[in-house]
Amino acid sequence: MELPEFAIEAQGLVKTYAGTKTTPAKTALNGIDLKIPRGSIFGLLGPNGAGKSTFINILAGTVNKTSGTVKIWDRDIDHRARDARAAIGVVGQEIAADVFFTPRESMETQAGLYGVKAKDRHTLELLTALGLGDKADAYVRQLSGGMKRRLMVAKAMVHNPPVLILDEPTAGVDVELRRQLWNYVVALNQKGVTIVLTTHYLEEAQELCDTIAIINRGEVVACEPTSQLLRRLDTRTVVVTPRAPLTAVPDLGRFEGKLRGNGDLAVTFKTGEAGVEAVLAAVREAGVAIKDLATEDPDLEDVFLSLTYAAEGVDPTAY
Ligand SMILES: Nc1ncnc2c1ncn2[C@@H]1O[C@H](COP(=O)(O)OP(=O)(O)OP(=O)(O)O)[C@@H](O)[C@H]1O
Repeated sequence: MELPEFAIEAQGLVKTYAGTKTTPAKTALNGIDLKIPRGSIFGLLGPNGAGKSTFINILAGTVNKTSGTVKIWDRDIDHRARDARAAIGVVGQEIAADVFFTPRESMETQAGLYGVKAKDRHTLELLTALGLGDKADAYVRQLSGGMKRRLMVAKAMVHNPPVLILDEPTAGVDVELRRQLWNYVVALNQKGVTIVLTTHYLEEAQELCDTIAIINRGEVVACEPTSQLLRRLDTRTVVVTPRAPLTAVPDLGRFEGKLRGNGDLAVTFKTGEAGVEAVLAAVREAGVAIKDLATEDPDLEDVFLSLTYAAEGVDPTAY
């Protein structure tokens, strides 16, 4: 069987939530085009309210799109809804656990819902992979929040889908458990499962995801390999603390300086075009006596801010 090039393809995807008597209609997705390569760990980033959950809920089938097309594993969600849904496992944002079941029962029920035959079920294997093997027969209400979340991941995998979608999976999960969860996700990916996740932990996205899309106000503002996204900001910033407070930004010739709130002078330059030495020379030449200095490298947070604010026409350094 030929495998699709893209695990998920969305084209011109629009979602407008209907208004009520007191609230106006809200366009949460405003024409999203996204191609998620098969085999990737794909990060969906964006500020609160950007539309990430709406996108995921459309894939999961819990929200109806307004227009546009979506294919999951090459199956159109309008024309082959059942097949499309069979290709994904979705772990939602809310902890949804049935407190009257044990994890084993909960998994078996889920497998039943997906029509997985008894001989094809791997309940204990999945629970063990998520560190819940010894809790298989405990009541779900006795599990910690982190355990419940891992149970949700195990449940999402009962039908062995080729695509696993995680909406803010580590919100409220402590560092140790987060690591465990990611180890499992990476291991799944190495077995060929495409992973799509939304996260607010930008560092985590940077570390885990090979491709990142940034959504802001229902639009994709960037979608590229993580390394390329980081290269977009091939900049460094030299932060100079002057001996005497500056009242205005000095003329630094080809460099542009900005005054920070604490009186430091920050000079950002392209690493391909200049070096720290050249910046310092310009600062000295401008008559600024240097008391202290530091350098800052950009991280995804900077890329994220500059792209999302650029889309709004706001200078990110103004914040
Ligand atoms: N059922 C709904 N009815 C009306 N508006 C909604 C509904 N669900 C979401 N919205 C609005 O749509 C926009 C996008 O919401 P969405 O939850 O998709 O964003 P998000 O990027 O997932 O945010 P978060 O990171 O906070 O989860 C927001 O303005 C939100 O208020």
